[in-house]
Amino acid sequence: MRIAIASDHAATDLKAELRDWLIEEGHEVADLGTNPGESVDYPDYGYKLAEVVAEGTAERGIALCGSGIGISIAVNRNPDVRCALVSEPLSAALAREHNDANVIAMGARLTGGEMARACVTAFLETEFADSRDTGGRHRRRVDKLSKQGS
Ligand SMILES: O=C(CO)[C@H](O)[C@H](O)[C@H](O)COP(=O)(O)O
Repeated sequence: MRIAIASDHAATDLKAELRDWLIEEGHEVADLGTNPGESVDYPDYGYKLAEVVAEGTAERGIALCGSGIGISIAVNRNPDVRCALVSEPLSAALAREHNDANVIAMGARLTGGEMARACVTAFLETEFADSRDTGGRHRRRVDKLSKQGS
């Protein structure tokens, strides 16, 4: 899968860990920064990641900052992207199954590497429930999100 990953300065170590692991797993990973060494502003990286996912260059995105909160807010400013802030795999799976999330956000100061990998695995492996017999309710709700944002 084509995956974009971005972080502020608080999450460069977790970003590198997830990036290297995803490449080992056979994914195509675009690392949008930041690199270690300087304090940066999470909106700059959240907006860049959202743009890459919205235009389809990446199918999924992973957004990281200290808590995951700031960058998730930034990503969700883009109406074509649905970003879920997660800290355990069930939420990551539900974000896909019910919300068709195309980005997850996590906080490197709160979530360890092993838990972050479990979240990413659930995020990548779970399908949107639109493809099953749900009477279309999840699709209807997700479509309403797009309308409100545009
Ligand atoms: O946006 C955040 C909090 O909502 C992130 O955790 C940031 O990474 C954090 O604010 C950065 O803080 P710092 O003191 O500048 O390292």
